[in-house]
Amino acid sequence: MKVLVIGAGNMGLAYAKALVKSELLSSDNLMISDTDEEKSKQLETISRFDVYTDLAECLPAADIIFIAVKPYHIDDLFGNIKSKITEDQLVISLMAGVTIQTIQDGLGISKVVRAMPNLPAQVGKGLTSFTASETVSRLELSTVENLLNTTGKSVRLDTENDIDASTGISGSGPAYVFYFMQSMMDAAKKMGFSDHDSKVLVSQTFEGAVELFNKSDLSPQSWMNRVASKGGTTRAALDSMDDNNVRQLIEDAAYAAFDRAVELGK
Ligand SMILES: NC(=O)C1=CN([C@@H]2O[C@H](COP(=O)(O)OP(=O)(O)OC[C@H]3O[C@@H](n4cnc5c(N)ncnc54)[C@H](OP(=O)(O)O)[C@@H]3O)[C@@H](O)[C@H]2O)C=CC1
Ligand SMILES: O=C(O)[C@@H]1CCC=N1
Repeated sequence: MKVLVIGAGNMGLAYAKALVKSELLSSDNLMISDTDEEKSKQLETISRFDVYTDLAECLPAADIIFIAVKPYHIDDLFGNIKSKITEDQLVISLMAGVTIQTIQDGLGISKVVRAMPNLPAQVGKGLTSFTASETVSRLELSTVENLLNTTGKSVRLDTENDIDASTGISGSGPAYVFYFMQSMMDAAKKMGFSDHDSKVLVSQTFEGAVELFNKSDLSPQSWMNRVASKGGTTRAALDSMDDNNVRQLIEDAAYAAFDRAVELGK
């Protein structure tokens, strides 16, 4: 099986590296393509896989094609590859919002998996949700699942609306966590901590909290209650968040991402 990754950016490279690292695919069977010549030259020197700037040279050899370009690049990309891609090739799109129908129409093919990864894929802790067109066979789906799992975990969802919803939770979600981290680090620095100490205080707090959560059946709400003593410091902080409607604002933000994913598909 030969795999081609189109787009050597954050997500394309994360996938390419994970596929090769997993040994599910030898580096001889992984091709990567990017329009940026400078980036491609750099990649050639540091990576073990074949790098192409001209898709005509690598596309015909691929059984599975990951598309990891930005949604606004698809007109150019589809225009370039529509005449070269064939019915037996399977496309896995990592693009937010872009629907299966758009990809089928744009490329004149039928076998499409629409996936929504997230950035922790770069460290093997990603979460990729996916759904497929009816033309993708069970065997192909199982191969796809194995490929996606090289970057972490995957979840198969029933509908494309579910993929848009998961974009609002797990796809964009790492940025919400970083938002929280940045705010806590800014507060720490304002309190007089050095950059280094602010980072340690915040990162170890996140890591510890996530590990506690993962190693138990308790809900985050129950863990909050374990940290907060009656009349204590944590209660003061949580009351401040509740008074400022932070819970609702976070929900609104997740819905804003969901809505934007739906909008991108139109
Ligand atoms: N980043 C994230 O956390 C997540 C991203 N995604 C999705 O992944 C996709 C990629 O995002 P991301 O990796 O962040 O984007 P990047 O901009 O980092 O990477 C995209 C790469 O594709 C290149 N490119 C553009 N057009 C072509 C083309 N026709 N052929 C080959 N390469 C091309 C770009 O080159 P150039 O820079 O020269 O334009 C760039 O290097 C997006 O659709 C996004 O929705 C999904 C979930 C999470
Ligand atoms: O912001 C975006 O559009 C992409 C999709 C999810 C994360 N990044």
